[in-house]
Amino acid sequence: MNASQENLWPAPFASKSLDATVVVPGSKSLSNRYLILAALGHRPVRLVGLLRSRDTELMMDALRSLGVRCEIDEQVDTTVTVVPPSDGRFHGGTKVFCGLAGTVMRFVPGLAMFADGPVDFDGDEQAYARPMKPVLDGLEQLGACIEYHGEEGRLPFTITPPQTVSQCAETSVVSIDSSGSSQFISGLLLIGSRVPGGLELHHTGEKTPSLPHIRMTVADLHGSGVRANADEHARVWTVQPGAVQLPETVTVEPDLSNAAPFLGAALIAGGTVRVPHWPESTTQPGGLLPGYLERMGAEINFPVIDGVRYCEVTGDGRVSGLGDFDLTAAGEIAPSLAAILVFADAPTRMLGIGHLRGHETNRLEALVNEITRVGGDARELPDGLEITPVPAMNLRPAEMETYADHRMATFAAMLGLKINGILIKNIATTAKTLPDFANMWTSMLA
Ligand SMILES: O=C(O)C1=C[C@@H](OP(=O)(O)O)[C@@H](O)[C@H](O)C1
Ligand SMILES: C=C(OP(=O)(O)O)C(=O)O
Repeated sequence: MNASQENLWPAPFASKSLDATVVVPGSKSLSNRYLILAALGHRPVRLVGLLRSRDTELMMDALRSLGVRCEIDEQVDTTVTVVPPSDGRFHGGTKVFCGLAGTVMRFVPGLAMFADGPVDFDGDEQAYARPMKPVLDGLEQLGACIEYHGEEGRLPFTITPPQTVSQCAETSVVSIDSSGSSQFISGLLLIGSRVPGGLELHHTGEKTPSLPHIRMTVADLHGSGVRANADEHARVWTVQPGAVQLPETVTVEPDLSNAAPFLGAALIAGGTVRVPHWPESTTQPGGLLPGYLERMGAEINFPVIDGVRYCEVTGDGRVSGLGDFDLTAAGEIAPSLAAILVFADAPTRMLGIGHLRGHETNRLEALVNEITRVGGDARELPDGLEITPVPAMNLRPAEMETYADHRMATFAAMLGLKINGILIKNIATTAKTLPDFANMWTSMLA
């Protein structure tokens, strides 16, 4: 059998330094938040530049089954108009399929609180391993009834909403441990203003991963006219009761985390890669990426050409190891940074990312497996990953596993820039957030 019959994608090798501009589609995190917030409103909202990928299709299908219309523009398929149910009540007696999407499995259950009957939730079998309990405990504290059909605290489950969501004017106080994922907090905050009396959410855990993603949720609530407040030090978030309404048209920023493999390629292969429409300020954790790449030795510029702001990353093929490197804020980009650090001049311990064991796959274990597979040196730490560079001559090509994880696939492609002959299993798994990845990657190298 040849490579294509075995569903193996030959990762292109970088035989010369790069000079490329890569247009990255809309942010997954912003797209799926805007879809939820638009569904909670009372007037239609037009979303421009929406990501069209497996995770956003799953979100739109979930909303449709709850009675929300998501109308795709016939000319531009990244423009989508969301029309909430006319009486604001979601349809119950329905099923939601979450695939492997954290934003669907942790954000849509909140909507089921306001459905007119029970809602069944299921997902990919691999999603059964992802933690769900804190967000569902939170909904239970608000009066929902959760019935687990498999293991307690995991998919699949049914949410039966309270007959009437408590009408008392007192604020509902909810306590959960969100150290396993920031999405538990975000999922509850998104519906907080629909809770009569509002929501006071306490996070009881010691650590708060992906704080920028929680700040993104709060900022998007503000952008929907909701009064929300964060006391991050005390780990308490409050949302005032009131209407949710995004503006008539909302434009989605490019996905800065999905820019990471491309911009990181400039460090690995040398040369320059630019991503246009880089926002001046952003709530995306990917906004931290240029600073991280600079610490690894890249030159970073933000030129404005014909009114468009670019992030431009230039590398000379050398990568600085970072020693102890706290990545609590942006664990999502750990696989991309790990690929760069395999080629560094000194070890790096990426810390604060123990919760990556509950991502699409156990990413810490997967990264150790795949770095070891090509002859590199990595080991799991209780709260992260240590990567120790090895001489380039020790690195060898291999058939890389991707674990149905889009970021493990792009990680393997990054290694392939400098390890000639890497074959990647199931590159199509990048469809979770970047369906055109293989073409984009090949064009970057052309
Ligand atoms: O809220 C979001 O949009 C996300 C939050 C983060 O989740 P964790 O806090 O579980 O890492 C991130 O990794 C994920 O890709 C998207
Ligand atoms: C962790 C991720 O996704 P999810 O939204 O499914 O949690 C990710 O995209 O890196």
